[in-house]
Amino acid sequence: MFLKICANTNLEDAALAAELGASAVGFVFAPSKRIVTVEQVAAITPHLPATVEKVGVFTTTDPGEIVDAAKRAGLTMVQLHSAFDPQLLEAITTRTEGKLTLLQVIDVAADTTPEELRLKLHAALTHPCVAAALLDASHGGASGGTGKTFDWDATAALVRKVQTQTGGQVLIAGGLNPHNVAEAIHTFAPWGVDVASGVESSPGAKDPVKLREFLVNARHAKQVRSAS
Ligand SMILES: O=C(O)c1ccccc1NCC(=O)[C@H](O)[C@H](O)COP(=O)(O)O
Repeated sequence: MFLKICANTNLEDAALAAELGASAVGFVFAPSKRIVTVEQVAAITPHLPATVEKVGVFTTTDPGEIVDAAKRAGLTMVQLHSAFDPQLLEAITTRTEGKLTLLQVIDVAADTTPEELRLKLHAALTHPCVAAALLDASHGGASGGTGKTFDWDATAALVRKVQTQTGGQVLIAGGLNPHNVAEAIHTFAPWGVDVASGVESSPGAKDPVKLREFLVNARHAKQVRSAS
């Protein structure tokens, strides 16, 4: 199970997430209560284990800006919160010679139809530049760090089906916390999960107790699922 702890703003939080077994730590370069600068992240990433992915979250669609920030900040992955755009994906891949792993976000809103979601998910998961698709909740036009879930009941069967059909990797995000992460894993059987606000004490500050509980519960859920 790929466990991503997003929206870190300082070394202490990112290092604790890594120590507690996170697969990836994220940094938000998009407009947010948790926004960080390239310089801040460049001072954090050298102190993190090489085995932990360092993910930059972007809403910009300028490939030059993304690649430059990734190089300077020491990122290993980029999470694109902009709409699926093969040209953008290919431009980043070409400029980094495929060395930067790309996660494509797919927003799920109340008015997203099953067919819309199926098409978007299928397109992302079958694009050669996309390592994984991240399903996140969108509410009132806002997405990312909302702390809200999307409609799991309406989407779970479809998401499981497209994962199986494509063999692609899906991350579930949006409103996860220590209490519902196991249910999310049972519901979607995803490749990974991602959380920001559900393990915070205040925006931009992680709560060590919630963080530990989230990671323990996610790992336990995986064990139960594999054994069944
Ligand atoms: O976290 C933010 O503030 C944010 C703002 C704008 C774009 C993306 C953002 N976060 C990206 C993430 O990967 C979050 O982990 C994901 O959206 C889930 O957030 P949450 O619902 O708070 O767990």
